[in-house]
Amino acid sequence: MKGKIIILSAPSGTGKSTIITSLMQEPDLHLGFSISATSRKPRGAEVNGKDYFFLSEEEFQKKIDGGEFVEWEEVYAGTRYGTLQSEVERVTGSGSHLIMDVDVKGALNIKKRFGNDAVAIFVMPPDIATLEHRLRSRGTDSAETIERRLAKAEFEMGFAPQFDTVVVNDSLPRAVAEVADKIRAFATCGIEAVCRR
Ligand SMILES: Nc1ncnc2c1ncn2[C@@H]1O[C@H](COP(=O)(O)OP(=O)(O)OP(=O)(O)O)[C@@H](O)[C@H]1O
Ligand SMILES: Nc1nc2c(ncn2[C@@H]2O[C@H](COP(=O)(O)O)[C@@H](O)[C@H]2O)c(=O)[nH]1
Repeated sequence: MKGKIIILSAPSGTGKSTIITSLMQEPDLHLGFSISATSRKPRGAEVNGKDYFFLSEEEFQKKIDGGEFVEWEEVYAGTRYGTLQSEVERVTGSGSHLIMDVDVKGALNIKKRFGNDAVAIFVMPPDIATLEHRLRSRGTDSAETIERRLAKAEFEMGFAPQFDTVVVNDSLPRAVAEVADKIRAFATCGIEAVCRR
């Protein structure tokens, strides 16, 4: 494997996707996004094959049975998400670093599997009220979905100490700069350089 693995995890609505979109504009980071598979329906302007591979439950199960996932989780009841081996190979094989947006359990499983070739970054919301405001302002989810995601946030935040490092997404430009610095340190000097920061 040539490229390394950058894992971003956070409660829903914290800003992972927004941060990743900004990071992808920085060519010196040499990032390629791992497009996950999911059994949920597209949301807002999401595009199949760009944001996710949107699969039916049957198609998702077929990929599990065929051993095509590096990891997968039922993140919310009835909705599964997974990282495809083909995505890991596509990006890391090209020499780019693979950046992925996965839930806390998926993040720790990837970390266990790839060890010091992977850095696990937990993105922390400033507080729950801000998180709720972000989820509601995004305008892509039903009230019920937002409640379900908020209800899980504190549980997910409890995993933060198990990550290599934590970044608070209060100001977006500051958080993007901080994550970018950590990726540069990891890519150049390895995991020790990130854990000490
Ligand atoms: N620092 C910030 N300040 C204010 N708004 C922000 C900030 N970061 C992200 N947002 C906004 O918060 C909303 C949620 O962000 P985003 O969709 O990136 O979250 P996410 O963590 O990827 O969520 P999910 O896990 O549900 O995909 C978006 O509307 C985004 O524009
Ligand atoms: N374990 C995995 N979790 C994943 C993957 N792709 C996304 N996710 C996580 O799911 C939730 C919800 O995402 P949303 O797009 O429906 O808001 C979020 O925590 C993502 O990080 C994956 O491949 N594996």
